[in-house]
Amino acid sequence: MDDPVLLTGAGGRVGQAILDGIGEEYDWRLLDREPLPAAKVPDRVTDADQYVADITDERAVREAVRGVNAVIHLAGDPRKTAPWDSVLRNNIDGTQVVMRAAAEAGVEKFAFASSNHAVGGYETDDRTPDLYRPDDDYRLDGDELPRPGNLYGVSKATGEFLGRYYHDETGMSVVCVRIGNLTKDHPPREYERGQAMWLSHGDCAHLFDRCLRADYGFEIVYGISDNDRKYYSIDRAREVLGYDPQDNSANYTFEGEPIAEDPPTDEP
Ligand SMILES: NC(=O)C1=CN([C@@H]2O[C@H](COP(=O)(O)OP(=O)(O)OC[C@H]3O[C@@H](n4cnc5c(N)ncnc54)[C@H](O)[C@@H]3O)[C@@H](O)[C@H]2O)C=CC1
Ligand SMILES: O=C1O[C@H](COP(=O)(O)O)[C@@H](O)[C@H](O)[C@H]1O
Repeated sequence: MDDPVLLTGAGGRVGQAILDGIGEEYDWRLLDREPLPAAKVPDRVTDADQYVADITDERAVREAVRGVNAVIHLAGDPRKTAPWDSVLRNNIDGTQVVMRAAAEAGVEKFAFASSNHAVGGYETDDRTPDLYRPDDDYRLDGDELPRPGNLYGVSKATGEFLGRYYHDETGMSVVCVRIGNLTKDHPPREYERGQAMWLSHGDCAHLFDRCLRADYGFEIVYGISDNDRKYYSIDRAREVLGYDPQDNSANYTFEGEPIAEDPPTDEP
């Protein structure tokens, strides 16, 4: 891709997983309200391509999206316990500012970091903990209505609705990725829910790469690795985006240690 890609929330966990994986493949503009230390910035990104700004600052955001072909929007409050004033400002108002600026600037593709918590309410007492286990066949596929389990989830569902609105109003391609649980090197330790929705760093970078390269209109997909334990379908991400995850929490013990492959033997 020749035109720049704007990455908001670049200094955070998801932003760094993306830059670790595909940091050399795009001309990035990085936006975060915190200045990024050099170690978090890919070599080719100049100071001029780094924006220290709050996403609720309309002028700064308009400047950052000018001339950009695609946006990956991650900036926000990621806490499931975040209070209303924070999600209202950072996740709802901030997302509206970034999406509107992108649509008005003629951005072609917009990937929005939604969350498993937009549908946390489906994890009812009668479904859990079976839901988190490999032999349970209950699946959410992205066609279901949001069912948030907390105010953070409400803010993510609202971001999805904003995406729907701006796609319908302006034709901007919008994909909402309901990210599961991103951890580096191994799945969340001793946590069934987390292992069912694990997203490895490599699969995260690949998934957002596909969001930048694929053709779509408006989509909601689940962002998890190809875990044996899962209650989110990744079929839509495979079909529409060409997502081809390589990791699976079943290749690790419950404690998060890799399960050694059987050594090759000489026996026939
Ligand atoms: N880490 C995970 O497993 C998951 C993350 N997500 C979503 O992905 C996104 C990124 O999450 P993480 O990287 O884990 O969070 P993080 O807290 O590590 O990173 C967020 C980044 O955004 C910046 N930021 C926050 N509010 C901002 C604002 N108003 N203006 C400008 N910059 C702002 C922060 O300085 C930080 O660098 C969030 O929207 C989160 O809700 C969704 C599901 C799971
Ligand atoms: O949206 C998010 O979800 C993940 C997983 O949720 P959890 O309740 O199982 O921890 C969370 O780790 C992340 O911080 C959050 O942004």
